[in-house]
Amino acid sequence: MASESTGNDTVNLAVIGGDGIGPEVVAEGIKALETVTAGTGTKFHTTEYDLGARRWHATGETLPDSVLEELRGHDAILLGAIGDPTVPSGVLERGVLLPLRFALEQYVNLRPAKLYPGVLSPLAVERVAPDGIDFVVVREGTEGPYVGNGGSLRTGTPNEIATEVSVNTRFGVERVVRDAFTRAQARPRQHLTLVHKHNVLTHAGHLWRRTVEEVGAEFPEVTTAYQHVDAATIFLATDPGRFDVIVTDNLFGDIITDIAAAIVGGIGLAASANINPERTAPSMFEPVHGSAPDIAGQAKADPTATILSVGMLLEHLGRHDEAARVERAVAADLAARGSAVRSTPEVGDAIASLLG
Ligand SMILES: NC(=O)C1=CN([C@@H]2O[C@H](COP(=O)(O)OP(=O)(O)OC[C@H]3O[C@@H](n4cnc5c(N)ncnc54)[C@H](O)[C@@H]3O)[C@@H](O)[C@H]2O)C=CC1
Ligand SMILES: CC(C)CC(=O)C(=O)O
Ligand SMILES: [Mg+2]
Repeated sequence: MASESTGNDTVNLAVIGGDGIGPEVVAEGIKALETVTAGTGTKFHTTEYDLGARRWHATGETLPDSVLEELRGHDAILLGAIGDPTVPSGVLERGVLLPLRFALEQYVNLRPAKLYPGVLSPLAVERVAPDGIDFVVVREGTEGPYVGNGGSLRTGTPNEIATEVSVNTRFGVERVVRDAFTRAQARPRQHLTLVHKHNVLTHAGHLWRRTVEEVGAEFPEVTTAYQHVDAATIFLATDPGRFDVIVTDNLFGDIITDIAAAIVGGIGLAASANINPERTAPSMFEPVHGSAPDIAGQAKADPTATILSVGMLLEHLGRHDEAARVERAVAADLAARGSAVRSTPEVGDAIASLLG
């Protein structure tokens, strides 16, 4: 399953547009995919899955087992976003998005943060990162406080108690830490920062710290650093050049990757991959952003993050040349953007024309 696909073959891609701007940006991602792979002899066979608010309203279903099993049969998944204000908060996020990441063992949530030439950062970049901003967050994707371990006692009373327990297993922490070290070793700067809060979250934090120390012994070339997550937010805004690879848990990774997106030009540019490194199930590629209900249906969403996520998908499938072409086309479009306001399809068309 999910093996590398090159040559005259078929890649089976599951497409989940999802909610809000999800289908709008995914359409542009598919446009880029079809353009960059045209004439290569590989057919990208796409199957759309209706998951999200529409399905829930119509059937009460979130992620039926039968759909999950069908998704397992694909080489990769392209996702827009899940979550809608007409559905109680958490129903779709906990019922569709997280079960996909968990069930498909997508424990490496990879989120690059790269400032492309011509993109305006809110930071004075030449001062805070003279060599530019180029780091990657390896966010644990299957554990932490997102597993749903908790509950509410005396709900709705003045004595209500709610718990949300963060689950961190040695197995889960070690596998993502090893992945992060492997990525750091392959990068020129060979530097890894653990971000946590081990001064307060001592049980989980010490497990993460010990694991980084122990796994780090296998990677003597990689230098390591540690930041508490609150201080990490300072340095993301004042000295992002210090970061190369960041490894962190599911919640901290969620938060700091929105900051990371902001400093490299905005959430509309931030790509991500939910990777199952052992390829026992398909990996899933999606923008970092959500369904953006405030701009949904207005063709205002920037599809660049989704197109860059398609680049990550191609890279994962071993299609390095096409992945590099996608990134180059995005970089060329970003460099030429200026201040003109373009619609979602206009941005998608412009990037596709640079790929053709
Ligand atoms: N992976 C996923 O499916 C995610 C789902 N969500 C869900 O999405 C819904 C909305 O969440 P929010 O907290 O509002 O986060 P959001 O990321 O959807 O939006 C935050 C802000 O960024 C803007 N934005 C997002 N994507 C953009 C794009 N491509 N181009 C231009 N502007 C963009 C939005 O208009 C909004 O002002 C919620 O239901 C949330 O649970 C949130 C994050 C990730
Ligand atoms: C709904 C959340 C679990 C998704 C999110 O914000 C993210 O993965 O970045
Ligand atoms: Mg998020």
